[in-house]
Amino acid sequence: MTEYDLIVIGAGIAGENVADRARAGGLSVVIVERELVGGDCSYWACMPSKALLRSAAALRAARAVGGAREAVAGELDVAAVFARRDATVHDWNDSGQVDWLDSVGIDLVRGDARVTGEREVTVAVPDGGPIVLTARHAVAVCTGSAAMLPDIPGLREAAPWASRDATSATQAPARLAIIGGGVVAVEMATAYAGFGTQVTVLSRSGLLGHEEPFAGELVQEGLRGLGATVRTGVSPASVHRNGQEVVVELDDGSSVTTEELLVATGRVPRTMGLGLEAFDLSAPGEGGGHGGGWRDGDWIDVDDTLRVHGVDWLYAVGDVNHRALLTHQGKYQARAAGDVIAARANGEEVDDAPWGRHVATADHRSVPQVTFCEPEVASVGLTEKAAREAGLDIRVVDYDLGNLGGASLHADGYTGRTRMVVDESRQVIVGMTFVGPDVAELVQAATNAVVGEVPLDRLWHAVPAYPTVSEVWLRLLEAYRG
Ligand SMILES: Cc1cc2nc3c(=O)[nH]c(=O)nc-3n(C[C@H](O)[C@H](O)[C@H](O)COP(=O)(O)OP(=O)(O)OC[C@H]3O[C@@H](n4cnc5c(N)ncnc54)[C@H](O)[C@@H]3O)c2cc1C
Ligand SMILES: NC(=O)c1ccc[n+]([C@@H]2O[C@H](COP(=O)([O-])OP(=O)(O)OC[C@H]3O[C@@H](n4cnc5c(N)ncnc54)[C@H](O)[C@@H]3O)[C@@H](O)[C@H]2O)c1
Repeated sequence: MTEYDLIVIGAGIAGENVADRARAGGLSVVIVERELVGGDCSYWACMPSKALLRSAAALRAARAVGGAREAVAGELDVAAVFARRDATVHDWNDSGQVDWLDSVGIDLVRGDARVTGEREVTVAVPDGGPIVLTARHAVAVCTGSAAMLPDIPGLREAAPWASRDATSATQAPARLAIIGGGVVAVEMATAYAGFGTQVTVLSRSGLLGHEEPFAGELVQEGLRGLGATVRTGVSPASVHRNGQEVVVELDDGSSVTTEELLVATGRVPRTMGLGLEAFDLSAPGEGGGHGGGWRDGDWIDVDDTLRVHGVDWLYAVGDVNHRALLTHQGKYQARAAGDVIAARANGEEVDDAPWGRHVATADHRSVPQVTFCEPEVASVGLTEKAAREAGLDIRVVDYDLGNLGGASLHADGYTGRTRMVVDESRQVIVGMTFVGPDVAELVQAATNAVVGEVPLDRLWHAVPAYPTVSEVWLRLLEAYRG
């Protein structure tokens, strides 16, 4: 069979979910994947990175509670952590996910896909001639993103680690330097410092620049507490390998010598070579969405139904559209895209008003994110800076989590901070940030408040149970009311 209603390129979380929703809407679907079904999140990103982080975090949590602390006598078993990571990624074997595709009736073609015409995709398969697939309705590009290697003299030749190397390593190096101060940098610094590796973070600015400033400051303290060195305000000028060592020369004249060097400086889209330059993918009315026309290797702009501007049969979902490079947002987009592709194919009504079933409205202002570093950072919506830049009339309320009875029970000497950003004109929360031990699970309540635009007067009646860390909601509202 080579003709389907929908062709999906890329079987990461975005591709799998687009395929699943379109199939549930009655469409025939084929998915093309050149590596592992499940994509980055399952094998090289979210899952292995969190498996590498979790054991040391659990140990730190136990050591932070008197009574439990005394019972924890041993050190982290690093080999066991790597073994648990291997189990988490199923030893990089995707047969479970392939079985799932089979069970729901989605066909899989393994190979490298290229868009060769309108609704036509040609797949170079590893063991045979190319397969030409045609789509009756749509093609969804879900090819994700890859690590970006900055143009630093000598960097490529020094064979640095990218995030995949850090999450798939089989042992911890004695020394690890990390270029970057973003999410991957702080998570991998936390993981490897937990293994006893001598970690040096080299960041050109403060850590976690997209979060409230206090988040980066607390994480810097947290990493130092784990024995890592954090150097901010420095940029690598050049890199060279000296046998088993890598030397990073910095722009302030100093240098760092390390065993492995991790580059964690952001992502590039996997669109190079996909054949999309044959179509006009520029956003309308902007003289080209990317400043003068779409070029091979660019991110792909889409509308809120995840459809590419001006190409009515082409969708781009997940990292590749650069709206929010996160698994949960990619899956959210995929639910909207799969449903709208089916609705359009079936001639059904499209619900594309803001917050409708067929749009990814939340991508714009209510994206939650948890960074699993030491301490954890969990946030949703706008920071104070972003809200001011958006022209909102805001009021900011901060609260020290350590003052809460629930926090003092949770861990001895609990240190953490929260910020609530309120849109004064509507009396609703537009942003919330939590930093502290185990704050990850607090963010969903904030997401509900932001997306639901729950008025603060009504939120007052959402009483947090005592003694939990969630009591911070009451404290913030009390501080707001004065
Ligand atoms: C180290 C790290 C940790 C992360 N941790 C988290 C986290 O904790 N939580 C979170 O929400 N997000 C996390 N992320 C981000 C998350 O991994 C991505 O947002 C998510 O994986 C993107 O999914 P996707 O389906 O868009 O792309 P991918 O998962 O990259 O899937 C794209 C697929 O397309 C395939 N493909 C590409 N081109 C072709 C082609 N031409 N033909 C055939 N197949 C092709 C690829 O092989 C790949 O399998 C992390 C990222 C990194 C790097
Ligand atoms: N827990 C999570 O949700 C999680 C975990 C890991 C990654 N991710 C996702 O993966 C994406 C990639 O993460 P990332 O950390 O690679 O990117 P990032 O955008 O978070 O951070 C990039 C960092 O590299 C620095 N940088 C960029 N170019 C540089 C250069 N030329 N020289 C020196 N420094 C430079 C930036 O200043 C920044 O500190 C993120 O967008 C994030 O959403 C999410």
